[in-house]
Amino acid sequence: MNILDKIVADKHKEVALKKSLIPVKQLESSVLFDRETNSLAHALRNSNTGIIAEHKRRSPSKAVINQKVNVQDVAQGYQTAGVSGMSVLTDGKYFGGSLDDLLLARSSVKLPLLRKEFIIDEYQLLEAKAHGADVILLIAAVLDRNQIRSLSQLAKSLSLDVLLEVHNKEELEKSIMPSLDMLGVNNRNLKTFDVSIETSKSLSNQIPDDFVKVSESGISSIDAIKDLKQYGYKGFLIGENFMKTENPGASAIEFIKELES
Ligand SMILES: O=C(O)c1ccccc1NCC(=O)[C@H](O)[C@H](O)COP(=O)(O)O
Repeated sequence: MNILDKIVADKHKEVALKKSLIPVKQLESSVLFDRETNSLAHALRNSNTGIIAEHKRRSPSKAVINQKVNVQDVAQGYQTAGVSGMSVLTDGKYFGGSLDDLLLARSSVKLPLLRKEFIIDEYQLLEAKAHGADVILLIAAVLDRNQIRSLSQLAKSLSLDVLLEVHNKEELEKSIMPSLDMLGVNNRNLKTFDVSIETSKSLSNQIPDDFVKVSESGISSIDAIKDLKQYGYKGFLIGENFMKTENPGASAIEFIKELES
């Protein structure tokens, strides 16, 4: 059993419990449910830097990253830095996040917000919409093609962008379909937790041009981004590199300034 299998086994229990406590009607009556969303894919296509900065308190690979910062300060700092979007981890058990983090980020910035979650059920898409998300993540390693199709089609009907994440060629081949907006290659090996941008580079020419290419995890240098851009990547998901500092927003400002210079 790898870490994703464990997370997903827990997620099934968590979603069943939430469904029994918070009915769909309650999510649909949220004031944010009918909000006009802000496309991350569009923002990335029109950006020179393409940074998606993440709020991440802890992780299975690193334990504690930053428990001190306030999500609203982080969101405002990232917006000031000029990121294209923000990713908010909402898993509690493994990442220390919550839907409240998403709501607080939404209340602070206009940026496209990605609900970074292990999505296995349509209910989680309704939660995402009700808490102010613009984008959802689908992870090919934990979903079959039919699930990817039905979840991504529901997301599109809710005006949510879809970022589909893969780790290898097999996951990519089973997932390609028109209801996806962005294809993300995760550079983290979930068995060893090693990160290598070579994963993104090696899969790049197999991603059709219709999708915005996003490289995820283990990105900490300007050189890595310049390198990945040569392979057609337009989006760069960065968590730990900003969150491990005292002031993630200020770190993002410095990083983007250097990237633009
Ligand atoms: O980060 C982990 O340890 C992890 C472990 C198991 C499943 C997912 C995991 N991370 C989620 C992410 O995709 C990253 O938070 C995101 O790509 C940012 O990565 P990084 O810049 O390396 O913090």
